[in-house]
Amino acid sequence: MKEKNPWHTPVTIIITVIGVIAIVALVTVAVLQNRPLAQKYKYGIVLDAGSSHTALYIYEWPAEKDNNTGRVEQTHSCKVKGPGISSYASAPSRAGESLRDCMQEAKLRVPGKRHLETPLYLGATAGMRLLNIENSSASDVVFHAVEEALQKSPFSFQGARILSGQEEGAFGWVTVNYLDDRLKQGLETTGALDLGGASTQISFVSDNFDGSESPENAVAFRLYGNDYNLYTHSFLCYGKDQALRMVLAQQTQSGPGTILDPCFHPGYNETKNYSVLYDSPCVSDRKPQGAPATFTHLGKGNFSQCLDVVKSIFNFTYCRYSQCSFNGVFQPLLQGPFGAFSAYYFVMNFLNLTDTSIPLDTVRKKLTSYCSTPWDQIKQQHPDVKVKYLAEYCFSGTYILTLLTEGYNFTSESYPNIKFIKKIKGSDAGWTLGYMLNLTNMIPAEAPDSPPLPHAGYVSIVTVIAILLFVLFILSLRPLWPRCSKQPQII
Ligand SMILES: O=P(O)(O)OP(=O)(O)OP(=O)(O)OC[C@H]1O[C@@H](n2cnc3c(O)ncnc32)[C@H](O)[C@@H]1O
Ligand SMILES: [Ca+2]
Repeated sequence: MKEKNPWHTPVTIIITVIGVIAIVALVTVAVLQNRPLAQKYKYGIVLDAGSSHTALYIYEWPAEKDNNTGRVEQTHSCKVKGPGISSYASAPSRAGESLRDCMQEAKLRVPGKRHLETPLYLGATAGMRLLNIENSSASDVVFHAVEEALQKSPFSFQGARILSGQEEGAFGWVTVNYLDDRLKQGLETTGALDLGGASTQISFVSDNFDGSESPENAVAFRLYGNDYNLYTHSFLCYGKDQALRMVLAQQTQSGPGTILDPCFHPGYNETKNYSVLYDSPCVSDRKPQGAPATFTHLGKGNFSQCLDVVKSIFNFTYCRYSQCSFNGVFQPLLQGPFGAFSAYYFVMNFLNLTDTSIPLDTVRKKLTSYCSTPWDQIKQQHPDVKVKYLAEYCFSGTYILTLLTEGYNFTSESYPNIKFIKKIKGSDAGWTLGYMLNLTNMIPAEAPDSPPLPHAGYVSIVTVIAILLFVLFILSLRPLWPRCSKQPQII
């Protein structure tokens, strides 16, 4: 007679089937319950109301990971047509209207069902700081007009305000280091150099700076469990447009009818208005008395003379601290890598000078040759570049070099630590992202707890444990197993 296999008894078959079903059910529940959900995003909008123009930035991050770092990205940017809002002091309603097209774009880019919960911020920088100094009621009226326009948007408008220079510098630093993932990982940070139209900022962490020597330059942060003592300073009037005004003011002190400017190309010839040139608190107190209405601005194209006149807008003679950058402003020893953005990038990129391994002497030689190139030839070579920018690159390049080396004390050794950048991982370098991260509390002071296991690890462990339990269960039923059918034979 054929012997019956003990595993083929009804009891063991039922146990096995139930066991397999239980394992499959357990693993399925584990997988489904912990499956990464289809991504839903949240949005935030920041309007950067700069001195030269306004730009709108849309940021997006996974909805369920608000404060879990490194995930906020810029999805869209829109450049507002026309000048910065501070230029609308005499026609404020147009400041509000100017934002319409970009706000319309934002409505299309942010999913409709998220509109109501999407925060919208407007931050103004040095253009409005200057207007506020010059005529505070005019700046109030401009703010009122833009607020009125933004309140009509479907987004959750959180207000319009002027950022302090300190905030502008510090948030630029946060942006750069957040995008580089340096904060979360507690890595050495990157300094931030921002050159705007009306002000310029320098921000970095230096070991020999604790804020005690110059508290007004100190910003303390605790981010992801790390403490940072940031040094930051904003130089009002040292953005490239206001610096150019100061350089022109330097050359028109006596109210001449013509100036021969070494920072403009030979053959450059424009008639400019004295009252327009001096219409800024950066130069208004120097307006020459009895000057004619206009002056003829002629180019001479001489880099070394341009350096001299640019240097003359900096004061290097007094310093009541252990060390200074310029104008008596404290600055600790430069430390670490630096990211230089906005006009630093626009200008150095145009001049093919973003490679900082090029020795400073070569940079000077290139500028010497560029500045001396006739204006006609420059225009011919760059028919697509805005003439205003084109006319000013010689000045701007000279100014940047002077600001970095004479102003901030970068040397041949430390100059290669600077990287001229526009974007980091698809997001623009600038203060806006840092500003939004701060206002939405998206960077926690302490390091967030991360799940102990990744999803795949979790599923594998649940599966293995389930199988082990099943085997253990089967083994525990051993006493019930049918006896071996092979009986000892009795002879
Ligand atoms: O920070 P503030 O001082 O308020 O000014 P802003 O925010 O308007 O300043 P930007 O960084 O946008 O621009 C800095 C300067 O660079 C100029 N600029 C913008 N695009 C440029 C380009 O392609 N080439 C040269 N200059 C450019 C612009 O007109 C400003 O004078
Ligand atoms: Ca700016």
